[in-house]
Amino acid sequence: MKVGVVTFPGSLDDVDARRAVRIGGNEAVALWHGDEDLRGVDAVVLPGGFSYGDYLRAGAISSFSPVMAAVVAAAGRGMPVLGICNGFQILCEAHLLPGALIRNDHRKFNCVDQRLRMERVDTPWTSAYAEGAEVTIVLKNGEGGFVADEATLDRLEGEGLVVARYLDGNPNGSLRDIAGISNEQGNVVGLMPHPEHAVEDLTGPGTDGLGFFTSLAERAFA
Ligand SMILES: NC(=O)CC[C@H](N)C(=O)O
Repeated sequence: MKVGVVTFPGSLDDVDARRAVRIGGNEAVALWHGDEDLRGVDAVVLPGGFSYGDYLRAGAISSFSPVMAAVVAAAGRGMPVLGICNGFQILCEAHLLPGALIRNDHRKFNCVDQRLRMERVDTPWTSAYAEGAEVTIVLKNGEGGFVADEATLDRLEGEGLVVARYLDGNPNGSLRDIAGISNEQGNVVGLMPHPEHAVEDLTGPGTDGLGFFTSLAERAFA
């Protein structure tokens, strides 16, 4: 698949995300926050970082970028969109996903190799995982606490929209240990940990993140 990775001012992990897209068997296309169209890509990754310096709220300003109008429209037509960390924050601010990411409950920036359980595996980003698979993926954020009202949390659980959940301790105060969620259709996924940093043995911690990128490629050749 042709996968666009958007660079916003302050993006940090766009180069790693493009590399992971390629290692996963896809073609990576660099998109810029000012782009008004998606240059014919089949899927989009919103990478991690500190877009617009996290001013106002993390992801809030980026959600008004020209490229996000195109991403919102394409997501509505079913295009796969993955938001990683700051990208997840942008997806929530753009209302492609419900809830919000707030400052970690312990108020510190956190960088750990995080255990997760994969729960929704029928999305274009997670189909390479077995349901219930336990994986280790890097987590690094200051505003990673997922919050939503009780009704929204119950809906996410009831409709099976929780994509991944924290195991072995909750690193940021996310309600119900939620690490990632999807929309109903499953094409839009937001994840606080960084699968693009877990795709090569050289850098560790293993290659458990690779499935997010091979899932797409397998779909392309299915
Ligand atoms: N790694 C990241 O993408 C950081 C996300 C975000 N800006 C935070 O600190 O919470």
